[in-house]
Amino acid sequence: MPSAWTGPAAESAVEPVNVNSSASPETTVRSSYVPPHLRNKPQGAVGPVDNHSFGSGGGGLGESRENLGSAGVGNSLATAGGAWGSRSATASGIPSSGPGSGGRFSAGGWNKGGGSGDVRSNGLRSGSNGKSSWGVGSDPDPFPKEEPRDALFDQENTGINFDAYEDIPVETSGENVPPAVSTFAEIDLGQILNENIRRCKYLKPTPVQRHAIPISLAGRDLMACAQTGSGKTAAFCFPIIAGIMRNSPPGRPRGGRKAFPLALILSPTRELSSQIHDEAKKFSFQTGIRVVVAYGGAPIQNQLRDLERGVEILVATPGRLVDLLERGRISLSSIRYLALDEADRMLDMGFEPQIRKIVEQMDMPPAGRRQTMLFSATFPREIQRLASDFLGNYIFLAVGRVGSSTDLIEQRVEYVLDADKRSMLMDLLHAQKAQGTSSQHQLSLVFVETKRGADALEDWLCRMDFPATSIHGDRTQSEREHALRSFRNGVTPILVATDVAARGLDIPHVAHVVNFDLPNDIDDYVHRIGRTGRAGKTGLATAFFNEKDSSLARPLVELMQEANQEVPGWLMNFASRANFGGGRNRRSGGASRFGGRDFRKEGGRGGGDRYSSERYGGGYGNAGAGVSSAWD
Ligand SMILES: Nc1ncnc2c1ncn2[C@@H]1O[C@H](COP(=O)(O)OP(=O)(O)OP(=O)(O)O)[C@@H](O)[C@H]1O
Repeated sequence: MPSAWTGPAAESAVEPVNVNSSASPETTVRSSYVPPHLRNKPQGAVGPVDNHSFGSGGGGLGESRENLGSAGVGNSLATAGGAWGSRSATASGIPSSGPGSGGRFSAGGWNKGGGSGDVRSNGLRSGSNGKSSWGVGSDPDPFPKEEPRDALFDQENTGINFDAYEDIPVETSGENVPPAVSTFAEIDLGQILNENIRRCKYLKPTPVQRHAIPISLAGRDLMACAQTGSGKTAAFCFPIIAGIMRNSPPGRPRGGRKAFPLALILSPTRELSSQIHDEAKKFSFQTGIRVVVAYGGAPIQNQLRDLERGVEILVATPGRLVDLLERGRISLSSIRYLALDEADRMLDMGFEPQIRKIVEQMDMPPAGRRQTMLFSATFPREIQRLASDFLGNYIFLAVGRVGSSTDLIEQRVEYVLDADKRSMLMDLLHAQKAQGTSSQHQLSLVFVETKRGADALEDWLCRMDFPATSIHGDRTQSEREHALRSFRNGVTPILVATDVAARGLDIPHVAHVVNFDLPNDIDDYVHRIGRTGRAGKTGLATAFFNEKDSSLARPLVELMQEANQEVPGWLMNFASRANFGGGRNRRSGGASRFGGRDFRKEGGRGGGDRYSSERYGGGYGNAGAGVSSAWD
């Protein structure tokens, strides 16, 4: 049975194919073949020359760019067989809509992937005497079944290279900063939460957790900037859960038509809200705390019923939350904890009005009478300034270098003309496949700029027998969920995505992120590559760069240098030629190298610059110009 890797696509590794373009016929002898993406290299280009043998494919991605939208995600933990093993391809396994399908490959034959996100309704021993005042024991078990729990969490959390985090620079600023901790045992999180942390196989806190948890437990407001994949979700969930457990108010309204959550966690996409919901349910298992999620694209009646059963922690996207507030089904008057994940995205130009409405114009207690926590991997200075409106006397925490997961992600940049991008991608996917083993699925996430571009590339990959699917903002929620599930469990180990998948998604085994089209904004690049190299694991990110990306050259070079990456000479040339007079990618630090430092400390150029020799930060100047809301 032909496999994707031994069928036509693989054959092209020996005999170049001419796909959708006018690939020249001289590409028949492997040893003398000059791959198309190298033929037009600019003078001075010194990128590595591979002995590729693919014909070129048409680019054809000229549509309007897609802004960050929303997407529903099934977040079941999945097990999968060999994603790169033999398979039987079918182009009709999954129903499609629009020009590209929601997934072209059926599970049959490709691998034995299958989500295992079912919940158990019993079977865990309780966290003993840490019983909450409103009762425990009825929560469904959020930990996946099938495998013994320890084995499953070993699978996800072994191999975490915590040593990689040991010498990550960390800086805090603000008054009376509570000291960091080294172990979970040093923090008074309560017995049940500690037991759930053990169940999650979190052996010790990540750097952001070491600092952020004691700060939040001390009741302080916090603006935290820490690398992608470094455990920020737990960093804000643990103090919220511990705080509610400690101070649960007796007689809190429950069971009526109006819900009175104690904590609100806002995130920009459905998929991220869904993921945070799943995580928060694990952390609060058997605490008696109810975690409810509300986002658009899902039936509101179900969410209303869920809210009526009571809610302590509400995870929501802003659009659906405003809807629920306007229907009078939620009151924010009891909110004691407000967390904004991907806070810079939440407060950028397109989305800030909704956040202001929720935080300032409804019945939420003001700053000072609630605790506010803002988290992101990137924090441009102007967004910090905006965000300070929502905070009391807060602490600023910066962990790690600018935005990325430091050296854990190997970043490569290739000079590739648009017309050659497909053949280059094919090379990379074959290389990826060659490195994988049949027992281990290696996922590749390919970012493109437009929805039509995503459709077109998925379509082409499928025609070339690559097991690909795609996700973007024009897909229905069920299509998105299906695509992500299929990617997560390795049935279609290649996902073509727009920026809907750029932030927050925590998908194990994403080995390679390809920026087929580079984003306009270096912050978006940081978040995109952060889908690999998570939780101390290593990853690879490859970007296709050409003249159209010139404005990104300089911040990209700076980012790569700060992460100890090898920067190609031709990219340095682009960077030195780039007009950098205040365009979109001007770093918010201005003359300073570090845009993510506490803007309160910046008293002018060079003045009192205690950060000047530090390496971390986490943001470049861009407030999301041109972003329009695609929220739920
Ligand atoms: N202390 C810990 N020990 C082991 N694994 C952890 C720990 N904390 C978090 N993780 C795991 O690390 C992964 C990344 O965590 P998380 O998704 O919270 O990262 P993040 O910082 O929010 O990333 P992003 O910026 O991309 O949203 C998750 O799979 C999570 O379960």
